[in-house]
Amino acid sequence: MSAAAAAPAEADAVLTARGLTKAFGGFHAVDDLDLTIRQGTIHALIGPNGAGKSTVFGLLTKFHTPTSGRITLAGEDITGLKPADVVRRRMVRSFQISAIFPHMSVLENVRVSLQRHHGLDRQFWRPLSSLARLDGEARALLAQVGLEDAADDMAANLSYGRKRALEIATTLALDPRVLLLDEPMAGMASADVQMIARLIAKVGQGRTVLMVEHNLNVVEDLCDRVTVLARGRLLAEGDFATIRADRDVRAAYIGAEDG
Ligand SMILES: Nc1ncnc2c1ncn2[C@@H]1O[C@H](COP(=O)(O)OP(=O)(O)OP(=O)(O)O)[C@@H](O)[C@H]1O
Repeated sequence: MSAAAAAPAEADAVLTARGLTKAFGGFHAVDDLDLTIRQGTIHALIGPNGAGKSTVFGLLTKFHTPTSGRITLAGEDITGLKPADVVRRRMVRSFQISAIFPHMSVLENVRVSLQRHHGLDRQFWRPLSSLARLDGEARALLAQVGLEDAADDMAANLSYGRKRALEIATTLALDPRVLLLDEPMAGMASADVQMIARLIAKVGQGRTVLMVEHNLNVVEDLCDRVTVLARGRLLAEGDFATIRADRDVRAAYIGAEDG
């Protein structure tokens, strides 16, 4: 557990939400939520099914328009921005394996992401030297996620865990300072869970990570701070030990299991 697990301070907040609310019709999926994500932490957003976690991600990345409330990124109010504006400000959400082009090579997948990051996807004509430079960058990213040996393989042929690693590499290609991971362990066998957890710890260095995660062992091992949502509202916040001991959190999870 790092020193960053201590009480939140606005001074080193990189991402904040204040009074964040999203109503679908009369139903409040997210209800008056305050959230402070501190620079350099790995922060988990947990809660029972339907708690509003995905909706919070959609709001932070501007895929949903808030009904009310404000969001800041590195001190800038981003509430009115569009999703692409948020990516340009280097807050990037990983879209899981569905974001991979299965019939491209592993290297080409990362290169496409790099082209987007460098604005080269909008240029019809490109000097060969720029493509060669991208290949170098792409190979370096593949090395970071342990896929350097698979550069020329078709993405479709990777194992499930390695597809997730590739997807993380395509996200890193956008040079995120804040990385949002939506259930990175979903569908993983336990060996792959270990591999991806190590990878998140590694790529989290020097970045801020906010992750929705159902696997509480992973949250305990990986995350400096945990926010618990229930029925769209903040239920508890703190380090994992604090959260685990919280009676309201236990009741929410047990209630959800019973329900
Ligand atoms: N577009 C929508 N229209 C209506 N209701 C929605 C919409 N999106 C989400 N909801 C509702 O908002 C609530 C919160 O959903 P959300 O997907 O954010 O929860 P979650 O915590 O991510 O759940 P899970 O862990 O099951 O993925 C749910 O009751 C869901 O049915």
